This record gives sequence, structure tokens and C-alpha cells, in this order.
Amino acid sequence: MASKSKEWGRLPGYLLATLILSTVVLGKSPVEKSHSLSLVTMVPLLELERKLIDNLVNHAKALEEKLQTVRSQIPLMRSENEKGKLDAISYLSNPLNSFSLIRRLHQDWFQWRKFMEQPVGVSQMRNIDTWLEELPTKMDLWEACTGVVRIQRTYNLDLSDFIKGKINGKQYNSSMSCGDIFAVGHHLAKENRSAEAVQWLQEIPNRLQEEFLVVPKHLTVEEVEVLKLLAETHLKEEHYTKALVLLDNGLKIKPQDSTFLRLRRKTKNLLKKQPVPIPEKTKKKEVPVRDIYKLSCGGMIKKPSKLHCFYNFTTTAFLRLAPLKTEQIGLNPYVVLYHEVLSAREISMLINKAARNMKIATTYTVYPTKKNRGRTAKAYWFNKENNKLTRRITRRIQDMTGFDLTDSEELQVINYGIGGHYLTHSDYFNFASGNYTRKQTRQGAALGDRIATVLFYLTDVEQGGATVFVNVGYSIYPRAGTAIFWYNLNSDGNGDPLTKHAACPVIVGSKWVMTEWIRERRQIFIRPCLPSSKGTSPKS
Ligand SMILES: O=C(O)CCC(=O)C(=O)O
Ligand SMILES: [Fe+2]
Repeated sequence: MASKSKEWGRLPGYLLATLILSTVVLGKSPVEKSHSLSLVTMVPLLELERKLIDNLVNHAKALEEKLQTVRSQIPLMRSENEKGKLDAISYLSNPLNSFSLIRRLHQDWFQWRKFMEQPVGVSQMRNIDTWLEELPTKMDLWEACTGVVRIQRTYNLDLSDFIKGKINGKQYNSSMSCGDIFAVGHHLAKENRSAEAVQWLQEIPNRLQEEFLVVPKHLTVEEVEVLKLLAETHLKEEHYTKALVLLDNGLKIKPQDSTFLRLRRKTKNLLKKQPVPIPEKTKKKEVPVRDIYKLSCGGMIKKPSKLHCFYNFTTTAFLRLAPLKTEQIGLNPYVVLYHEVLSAREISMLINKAARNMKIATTYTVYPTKKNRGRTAKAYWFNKENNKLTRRITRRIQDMTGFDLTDSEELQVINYGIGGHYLTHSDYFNFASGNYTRKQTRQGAALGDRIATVLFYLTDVEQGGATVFVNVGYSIYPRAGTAIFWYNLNSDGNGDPLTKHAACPVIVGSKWVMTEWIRERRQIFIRPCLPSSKGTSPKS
């Protein structure tokens, strides 16, 4: 959290002077598929699951009806049959009884056979078929697994606690089932991340027995499947003795299973070739990645001190009436946090409009290949001049920055998905650097580079989701209504590598932000290029 020790006097905040709000006309356009990249686009999935449950209820009703018919008829049939049990001839001597027996056996039991044959649930099955399109895809599951793993890895969360829903010391009312854990373990094994796969998969066996009591057979993970995958991943990790134990356990359940038999032979051979086994503990490969991104997101990098808060009265004339509550985050690079720059109403209007139109957020430098997303979020672009709300926000950005926004980019509203993040990047292009090869460069270059960024936070995030400046250790935690501002370019016009930043994975919460990237060309007289000077505050 931005330092709490910094305080303001009693002057009114910026929002007190903002103008009366106008309504935004909400448009509708199809929402792009791919669920797990934005929590908001997952909301319909909850609805869908509700429909599926109702459908299952109808199936249960149909089953109950059928069962009820059978149950109600059995006593009647049995009592008729038992009438002839003591003295069969006497019973059959009554023609009504003997006739009825013949007829029943000739006709009724064929009807019962037909009745048994009739499937229950055909219409419910058809319903499911019509909803298949809306169900999450393999890719969605892949992304969700990646997100969960990212959260656990980035923050070094204790895996067993995490599975039980205890996150950073807080117990949530949720936990992972064996099916959930197996899906993540399987995903990691497929991705050749066997050390991590082992960690996840070995959490399953102890939990399975308990789960067998409550989860129906067709939904539980089969013990043999877990043993097989765990043995395979141990083998990849060269944990031969562990693999052998698992394979033997598997063979106790399925003695003829060809995979178990083959893997066992292979393991035995490998063990023979390794006469002096290296103690498995000493060759442990799983070393936490100590990259700067992880350290920053985990809050392990020292923050700068000796900063203060102040009221900005000067960037534009309007600020004399409505100064901005400004908190310095750092001086080199210069980053400030503005408090109370968006109202709750404005935020909800922005989110409502964006939520209906989200598209996968791409980056200029990283193409969104299916399995390599440096950015896992969905976005919506607002035309700055489109309506009163966006025009008002644009004026506010002018007040915050002193810049001319005429040619600057549209406002981009972003929502992050499961473990959603944005890896370390810089917002500037450095068009002139020669490394820049994108097609749109010519048009983009005409507007100039991204001289500065304003990043609005539209929501608080319960855990995770900080914006971190990885080279200088600034961490800014999202708080609804605040915004950070920084210059991407040094005064000589070159990109400032100290502004490299990342969005840490969201752990718990739905993170919404809005960015405004300000282009350079229009600022030629506002912030002229100078040979070299850094760390100056907005035009004052
Ligand atoms: O969401 C964040 O915290 C940062 C977003 C960002 O850096 C970007 O959109 O360029
Ligand atoms: Fe950025």
C-alpha cells in the first residue's frame, strides 16, 4: 500500500469540484470467447452452471418418477403372487387367477422390459448438447491452470495451505478438490514442468480416501491414474525409488496393467544403471525462481523513503479550485499517485460499459500466441471524445499531467482473469531504436512515443495485483479511484528503462484498471526535449 504515514491538510479533494455526471449510452456487441482471461467474462459461466444444475434436477425428477413407478408396483405384484404360495392349486383353481397369471406373464413382463429399456434423461442430454458451445474450452482450462500455478509460484505460497484455501494466512471458504489438483498436476506434467507436477500430484493420494465418501465414482479421480502420472513425473525427475513404490502400489490395484508393467521394467533398468543412488533430497531441482518480478510482487524489494504528499494546485489553472491529492511514489523515475480522481459512480459506469465488450488484451511487442501470453487480461477501448464521461476524464488527465491529449491513445479499461498479470515491460516503444519492427510503426511514430502513462485503478484488490516498477522497487497496490502517473521518456526523448514495470498476478479479487498512454508529438512545447534532465514533476 502506498505509505500511510503521509497525510494531507483539510483542503477539499479533487472530486469535490467535479461536475455533474452524465449517463453513458451502453452499447452491446458480442463478447469475445476465452473465459478465464477476465473475471467479468466468467460471470455467464456461473449462470450456465446454474442451468446445468437445474437440468440435472429435472433428470433426477425423471429418475425418481421411474423409480416411484417401480417401487409402487412391486408390493402389489408380490402380494398377488404370494396368494398362491401356500396352496398353488387352490389359487389357480380360480379361473380369474389362472387367467390373469397367463396374461400377466405373456404381456406385462414384456411391458416391464420395455419400461426398463426406456432411457431416462434423453431430453436433459439434448439440453447439455445445446450448451456445449458455451462451456469453457481446453484452452480456458489451460489458462486457468497457468493462472493458479502463477499465483502459487510468484508468491511462494505454501501449496498445501493454498489447496485448503488458506492464502497468505487468511482462510477462505473454498478449497481444491482432487479433480482440481489433478488437472493442475496434469497440466504441469504436459508442460514438462515435472518437479512442480510432482508437488501438486503428491497432494492427492491422502485426500482421495476422504473424497471417495462424498464424491460419486464417475467424478472422482481414479487412484491408478494419479499413481501412474505421479510415477511418470518422478521418473522424469530421476526419483527412481519413489517411482518404483508408486508403480508397485498401482500394480496391486491393476496387476495386469500394461503401462504399470512397462514403467516398472523401465524403472528397474534405470535403477540398475545407477548403482550408487544419489540421495534424492540433495539433487532437488526445485529452486524458487529469484527473478526480480517475483521479488517485487512478493514485496521483497526495499521501497524508497523520504517522500511526501502534497496538494497539486499548479499543473493547470483549474487545480487552484480543486487541487489534486498527490503522493510521491518515487523521484527517479518520477512516479506520483493521485488520490480520489474517479468517483464510485464514474467507475461503475466505466466498468459496466467495458464489461459487455471485453476483448483479449494484446500488447504491441508480444503477440498473443495461444500459449505464451505475457498479459492475461481482457480490455475495452473507450474513445476519449465519445461521451461526457470520457471527455470529463480526459480533462482530468490534462489537469493531472499538464499534457495535451489531442493525439493520445484511447482510454483502455482492463480486467484481469485468474492469476491475471502483465509481465515486466515498458510502455514506450523507442521507435528509433532499430529493434522496433511492427507494421504500425509509421503511423504510431508520427504521433511520437508514449511520453507518459496514467494508470487508474478502478477497484481495490484483496490480495496481489500490485503494479511494480521492478528496477527501482516501487510497488503500488490498487485502490479504487486512485491513479498513478509517470514519464516513460527521459527529457532527451529516449525511453527510461527505470520505468519498466509489471502487473503482479491477482491472487484474490477482480482487478480493473484504465490506462491512458500520452503521445509525445503534441507535447513539443509543453515538455520540450532537453539534452538530459530527469525526475522533474509535471509542468508547474
Ligand atoms: O495493471 C497494471 O497494474 C499495469 C498495467 C500496465 O502496465 C499496462 O497496461 O501497460
Ligand atoms: Fe504498462
